[in-house]
Amino acid sequence: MAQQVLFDIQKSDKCGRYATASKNLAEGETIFSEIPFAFGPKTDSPVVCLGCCTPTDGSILCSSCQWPVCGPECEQIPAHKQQECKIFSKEGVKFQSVSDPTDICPQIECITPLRVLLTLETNSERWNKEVEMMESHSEERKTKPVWEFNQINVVNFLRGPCKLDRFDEDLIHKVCGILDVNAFEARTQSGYSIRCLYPKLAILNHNCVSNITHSIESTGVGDENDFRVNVRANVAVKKGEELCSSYTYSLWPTIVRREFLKESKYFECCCKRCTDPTELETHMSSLKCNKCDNGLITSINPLDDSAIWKCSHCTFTTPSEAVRKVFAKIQSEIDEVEYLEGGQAIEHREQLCRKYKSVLHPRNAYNVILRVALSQLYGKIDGYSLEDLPDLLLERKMEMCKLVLQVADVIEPGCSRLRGLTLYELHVPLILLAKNQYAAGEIDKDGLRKKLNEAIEVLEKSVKILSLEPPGTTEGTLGQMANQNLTQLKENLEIMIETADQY
Ligand SMILES: C[S@@+](CC[C@H](N)C(=O)[O-])C[C@H]1O[C@@H](n2cnc3c(N)ncnc32)[C@H](O)[C@@H]1O
Repeated sequence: MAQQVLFDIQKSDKCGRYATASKNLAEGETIFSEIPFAFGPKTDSPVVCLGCCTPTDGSILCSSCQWPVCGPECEQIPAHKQQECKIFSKEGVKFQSVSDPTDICPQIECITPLRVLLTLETNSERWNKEVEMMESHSEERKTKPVWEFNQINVVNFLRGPCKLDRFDEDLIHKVCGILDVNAFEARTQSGYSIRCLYPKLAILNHNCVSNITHSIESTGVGDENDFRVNVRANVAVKKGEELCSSYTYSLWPTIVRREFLKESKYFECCCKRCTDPTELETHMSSLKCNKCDNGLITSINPLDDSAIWKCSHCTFTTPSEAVRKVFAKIQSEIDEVEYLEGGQAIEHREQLCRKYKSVLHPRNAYNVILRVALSQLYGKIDGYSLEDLPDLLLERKMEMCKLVLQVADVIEPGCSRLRGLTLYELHVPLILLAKNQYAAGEIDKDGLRKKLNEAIEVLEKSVKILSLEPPGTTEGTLGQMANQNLTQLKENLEIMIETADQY
């Protein structure tokens, strides 16, 4: 059955094509779903299997084309077998072994553009209707190092050794641009990151507070539904309102988001969140002033990257460059703790929270990033399992979830994954603290019932959001588990209260 189209395509001189809702959309309503025009390794990729895109050391090669794969099964994956494998085999273009396979491998750079070009030929109707007009920013890119990089690694390689001179240079550069400007990141079943080109999803312009969520599901077998994307409304959207996605990490502060958008998507974001020095009262960019009491340092004009930052209470000012350096330093310290395991994953993040307590507003972006991670780690790590957590740490987990939700309600409102996951994390300490408070005689059975009902309400909200996620994804699986927890909690509520004295 043909899909109902729930958006209209509009055009503006400033932003090109954009999408508006063609009817009132309810929170959580599916807007459309589509399969990628092409998918494959991201730019700057290390050596990966050309079947499943998992990083490999390049020692196992496809028996037909002699390019890296994981083994015979991956050779057969259509994205590889029916595309670059045919070209490389026909022209005898072999993969050159590399000394460090974890390093960026320029030979992989041509794969995804080549898949787009080959799909252009096998599905010219879709190319003409949906892809050909996509934004590539070729003119701006001509002046950047990326142009020369692509000239060598993609254009010359495809037109030379691969003998694909039926694709002219401009077209190949345009395809590279279309991918860089429009492709979305997806995860393979083994968790590796790839890029997918979704022509409908890419019509949506960017806003730092998006009103849609997209979920991508991998079947893992390379069939025609692999990496299908589902796009739904996060919040209720009125007919005629613009539908916007977010091209950046929504938890970054304004100066970092705008720089990323300018560098990689070639536009200056002027959305409401970027325009407001307080980031819609979240204070995700705000710093504490150490020269006075209670002063907050914010940019005097966030749309001007070089504008000074000024204290709200005293005369202190600092250049934007200094703030950028502080943010970059904190980000690099967060990156360092990213891969820690066990108790260290919690302890090092807590150290960072303490280190920057006097510098960052409590809801500054980096505090929120640390708290999102901590709210999910407490209760799941040896030494910090739920049974091990004293009330003090249960309360900390609860407070962190509440802080993240306060921010998420503004920057990722409605049924966003961030809200769904954080509400799930919140219900756990709510239940455990209620039980402990009853055991300590701080609340009676009515108080216990009230608190457990609050936890049920929180879990219900989480289930409502996470059940919108495709079943094969991590969030979808969590949604199913949350739903089972909810059913059990509701069924056992009265027994839990009756037997509370035995805890
Ligand atoms: C994924 S495309 C979006 C669709 C695009 N407008 C088109 O006509 O194909 C991304 C490009 O759209 C433009 N764009 C998207 N969001 C924008 C925004 N908030 N302000 C200005 N330009 C924007 C930029 O040129 C950006 O590189």
